[in-house]
Amino acid sequence: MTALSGKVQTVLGLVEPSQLGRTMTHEHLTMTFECCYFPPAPGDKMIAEAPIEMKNLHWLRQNPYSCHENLLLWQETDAVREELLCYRRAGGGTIVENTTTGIARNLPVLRQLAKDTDVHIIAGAGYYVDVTHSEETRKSTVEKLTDIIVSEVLHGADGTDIRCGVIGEIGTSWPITESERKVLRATAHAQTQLGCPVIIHPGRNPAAPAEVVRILQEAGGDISKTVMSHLDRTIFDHGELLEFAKMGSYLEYDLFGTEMLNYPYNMEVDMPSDSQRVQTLAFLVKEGYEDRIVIAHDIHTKNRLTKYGGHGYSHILKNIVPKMLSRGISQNQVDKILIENPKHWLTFK
Ligand SMILES: CC(=O)NCCS(=O)(=O)O
Repeated sequence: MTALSGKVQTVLGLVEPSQLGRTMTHEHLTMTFECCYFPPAPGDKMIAEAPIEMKNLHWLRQNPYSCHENLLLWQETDAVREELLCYRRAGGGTIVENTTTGIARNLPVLRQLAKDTDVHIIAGAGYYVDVTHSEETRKSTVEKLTDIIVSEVLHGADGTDIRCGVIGEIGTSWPITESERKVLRATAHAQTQLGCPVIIHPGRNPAAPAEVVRILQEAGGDISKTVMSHLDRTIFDHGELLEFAKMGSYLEYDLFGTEMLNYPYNMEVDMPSDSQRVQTLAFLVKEGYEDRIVIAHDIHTKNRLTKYGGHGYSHILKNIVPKMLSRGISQNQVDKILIENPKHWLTFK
């Protein structure tokens, strides 16, 4: 038990879990994704370097990581504020903002957005993937990393008094690097001390989620309070998905709104459509996992914002929920996915 027990920690302080309402469990409001820039095909260099405008939007949707400007979500705080107000009007209550060290977390901006919009915002502690780790992080012991993560939750992060309410997204690559293994162990140790929620970004391989869970388990982590993100681009075979589901984490489908033919980070992957994502949710519900599913859009590039012709933070509430209902997922089950499951996950033990 800690002073946080039974509460949820937002960037404006502690709140009662019942106050959260509909929750997107994996979004970004300000960040940079420059670490994952993917050079354009030689013939696409001109369009990739041109200013973002209407006639480029289809190309951008297909190649979001090949345009440097598109990776700078931190430049769009005014547009994000407008979109959060729309999210609130659409019935949204809370956003988990998963930006961690390495991709330009900005806690003062998150606090201001929460004040301006009345949306509860929960910030993430810890570290993104290995390519963003500093030399200092690489050299740190598990104990030192644990202390830093615990302090980000208990006292505030990045030299501010703004406290994180979740650990993650903790970034892992495939294969998982030594530095990432240390961060995972530190995450588990910090979770043991704090009784807090954890969220993981797995590497792009079907074996990655289970390998991460094993590392966390060995270090004493609480898998029942851990979200495995990005399953929509990671595990495709339904048998493998059920095997993974048995390990007990929350199962997150968080790329709603992303439709692209060629996924540059793993060309083996056929990125699902939103309809296919809903089919997978319906499958998991039928298999009895309605208490373990959470969903989001994981907006992390400019083209996903409505300002750039994207779907914005309200797409799930406006378009995906009706589709879920029309595909046999009941209103009670939708409410579990959007309200009850996030609430249980985010409440400190
Ligand atoms: C910010 C982030 O990590 N988004 C996930 C992008 S990925 O292509 O699904 O790995």
